[in-house]
Amino acid sequence: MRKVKNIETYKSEEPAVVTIGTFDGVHIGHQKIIKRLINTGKEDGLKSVILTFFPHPRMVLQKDSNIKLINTIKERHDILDDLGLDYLMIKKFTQEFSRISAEDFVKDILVDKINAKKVIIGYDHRFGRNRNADINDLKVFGETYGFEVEEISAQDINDVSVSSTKIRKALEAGDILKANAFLGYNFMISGVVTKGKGLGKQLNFPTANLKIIEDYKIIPKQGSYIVRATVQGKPVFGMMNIGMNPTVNGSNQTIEVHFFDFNADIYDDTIKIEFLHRLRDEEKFDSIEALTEQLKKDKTTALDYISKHHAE
Ligand SMILES: Cc1cc2nc3c(=O)[nH]c(=O)nc-3n(C[C@H](O)[C@H](O)[C@H](O)COP(=O)(O)O)c2cc1C
Ligand SMILES: Nc1ncnc2c1ncn2[C@@H]1O[C@H](COP(=O)(O)OP(=O)(O)O)[C@@H](O)[C@H]1O
Repeated sequence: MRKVKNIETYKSEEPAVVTIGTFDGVHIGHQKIIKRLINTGKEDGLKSVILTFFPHPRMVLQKDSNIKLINTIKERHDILDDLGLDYLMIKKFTQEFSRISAEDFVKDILVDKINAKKVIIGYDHRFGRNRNADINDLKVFGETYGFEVEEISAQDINDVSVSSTKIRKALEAGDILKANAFLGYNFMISGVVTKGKGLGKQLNFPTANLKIIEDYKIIPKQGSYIVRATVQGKPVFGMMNIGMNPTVNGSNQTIEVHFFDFNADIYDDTIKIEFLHRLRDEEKFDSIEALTEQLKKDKTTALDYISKHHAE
């Protein structure tokens, strides 16, 4: 898959089939549309293209909305790449861009830059300044500028009763199983391993502290989770805690993972953690010993779950 970050200076010679959207999560509903896009491309000899906007329009137009996204732009890129898309075009979303008319958007971007011959779009898609154009307007523009419009019907969309909002709510409630079922893959977070207080090793539970760079990334509900990752090229399972570490009177939220059967210094590594299951809420224990006892129990619960659900 090719990524085009600077659409301003881009011009495609190859005819394309395009869909437009944020696709946050790239969930099973999105995947259905993307597969249709890719198949149409193959059948009609067109490059499959997703035109997406970044930052998210709501980050730009309602600066205080504090929107959290299921995927970082990098994660979204990797998932789309795996699906077999030809091009991911990222249009920088700005105040200025939000004011361009629907027709200028169609002509300048869809036609002149992307060379669209077909546009696949949801029946309720709206676009252009104040979102004032709809699919019927797009069909009229198609006649003028020489592209076809294929509509994704309400039924097609409602058949998959999944939405990015439902997934965000499930994550905020700690319901990983529901989020993963809607996503069609395991929810993940990526970050850099940083130094903590060095207490983990003393407890015999070293924990890699994860720092997440993207402030817009959604973090699931605080608590403990069973996780999986690839660390230094090796698949590993582990248990993660997201919380305030009340037992040691912590003052900031930390995200920490203890990996099973693993022993290496991974400071400064970037790791991607997949969530498999929620273990429990975070608790304040009376002593470090009581916390360690609980961690031992968590490990037993996690290993039992892993052997039942993820046996090799
Ligand atoms: C699976 C898991 C569950 C945890 N649960 C709790 C908890 O319920 N309460 C708590 O205060 N700390 C909990 N911790 C966090 C420990 O307090 C933390 O790992 C310890 O303070 C080490 O911190 P350090 O990495 O800064 O040395 C948990 C850690 C892990 C890996
Ligand atoms: N099984 C393991 N799981 C997680 N980290 C480990 C493991 N074994 C070694 N480490 C290393 O130890 C560090 C965590 O040790 P810890 O004493 O908790 O220190 P810190 O407080 O700096 O996180 C990790 O960042 C990693 O580099």
